[in-house]
Amino acid sequence: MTARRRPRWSELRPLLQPGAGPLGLTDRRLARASSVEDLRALARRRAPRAVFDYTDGAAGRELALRRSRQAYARVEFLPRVLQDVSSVDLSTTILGTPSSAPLVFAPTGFTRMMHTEGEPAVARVAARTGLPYALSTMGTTSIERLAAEVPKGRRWFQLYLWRDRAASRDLVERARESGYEALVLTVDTPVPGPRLRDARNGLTIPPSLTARTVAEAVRHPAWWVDLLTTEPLEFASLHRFEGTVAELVARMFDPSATMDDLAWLRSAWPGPLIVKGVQTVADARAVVDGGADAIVVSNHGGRQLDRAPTPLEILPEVADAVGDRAEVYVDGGILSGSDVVAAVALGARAALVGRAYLYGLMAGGERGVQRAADLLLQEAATTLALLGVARIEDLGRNHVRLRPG
Ligand SMILES: Cc1cc2nc3c(=O)[nH]c(=O)nc-3n(C[C@H](O)[C@H](O)[C@H](O)COP(=O)(O)O)c2cc1C
Ligand SMILES: CC(C)CC(=O)C(=O)O
Repeated sequence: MTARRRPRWSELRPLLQPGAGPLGLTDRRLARASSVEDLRALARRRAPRAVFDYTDGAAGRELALRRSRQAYARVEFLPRVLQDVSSVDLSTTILGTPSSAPLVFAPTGFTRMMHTEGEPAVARVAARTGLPYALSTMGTTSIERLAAEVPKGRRWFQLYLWRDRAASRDLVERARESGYEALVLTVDTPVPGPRLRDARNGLTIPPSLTARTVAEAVRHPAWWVDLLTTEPLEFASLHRFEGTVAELVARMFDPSATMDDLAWLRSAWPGPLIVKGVQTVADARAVVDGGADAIVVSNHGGRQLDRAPTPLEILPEVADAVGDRAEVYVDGGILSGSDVVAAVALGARAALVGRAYLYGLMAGGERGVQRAADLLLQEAATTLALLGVARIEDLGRNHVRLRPG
């Protein structure tokens, strides 16, 4: 007689979360979400406040985030009619490799805190949908585990430069050995951005048990059941850390990094190198001179320097300055497929999204991320058809104009 195996906590998860089954509440709610904003509302209900605010929030007075979003509202499309849009093609190339759409899943830290399915869930959706996914240095799934769990699809690795350069070199080496296609060096985080919501909420990594978090547990049981029934958070790169996000950045990140470090990385990484967080034309020129194959015009979703330049507004200038030597991507404030179309029309080869898929993840794990991706792609296709453009590759600045700010 074989001994009866005791169920593991993780196997009990579906029973403890009745909404998560195939016919469950979560699926019906996700199906009813008709925009990323609807997913955001679901995410807000499911996640504890500190986790939702970490994701949703930005630096200082959040002016940079608000402006990044408002810039998309200033874009007016100029549709052409009678253009045969019976079939619309969103496909393009990113770094010379085919992509189903000009869209990339941006690197985000602590993704398993939003939902324990975390990075592998996002990477699976990206692979299934034919889009690249960037694992963050601050990810909560290791470089090797992600590659093993999601071997298909395009995996990029995002690097923060540690004070400990040997540790950074080790990360680059591990990404290379695990078959990551591209390296994304983020350059807008020399010191922690002032995240006021995190400070007010007393957010720590991992979330600690305090009177406040226990009270939150009662109000958001699904999230806590999830957290308690999976393995502890693991880091893509850190061994162990406990403290606030600001403490972590201050302790680990290297504020003394210079263009010499870019030169070092260029020589250490044989594949495509993307520099993320470029915010001026001068820096775009400098990093492309330094060997970047692509740049992301980004203010980190408004999470670092408040009052930073608005990515969509500087995008055309940057694309004009370096677009013939490097691919130019943009991110910050993109919440719809129509935003993606606006970004491409204004000169981006691709747009990155962060919060858009994280809202889906918080709302319903992998299925929520899939819903976010589906919404973005459907909206982009509809926008293109209504613009009278059958192929996204034919989209240009002649299809948009900017309303006065
Ligand atoms: C919760 C969260 C965590 C993030 N973590 C990282 C990170 O670890 N590395 C990085 O380069 N960017 C990080 N970012 C910035 C994103 O890569 C991206 O630039 C930003 O989310 C784009 O703005 P959007 O969220 O409005 O789409 C993070 C963003 C969010 C919302
Ligand atoms: C540790 C962080 C700075 C992660 C990040 O990039 C973010 O929260 O925006």
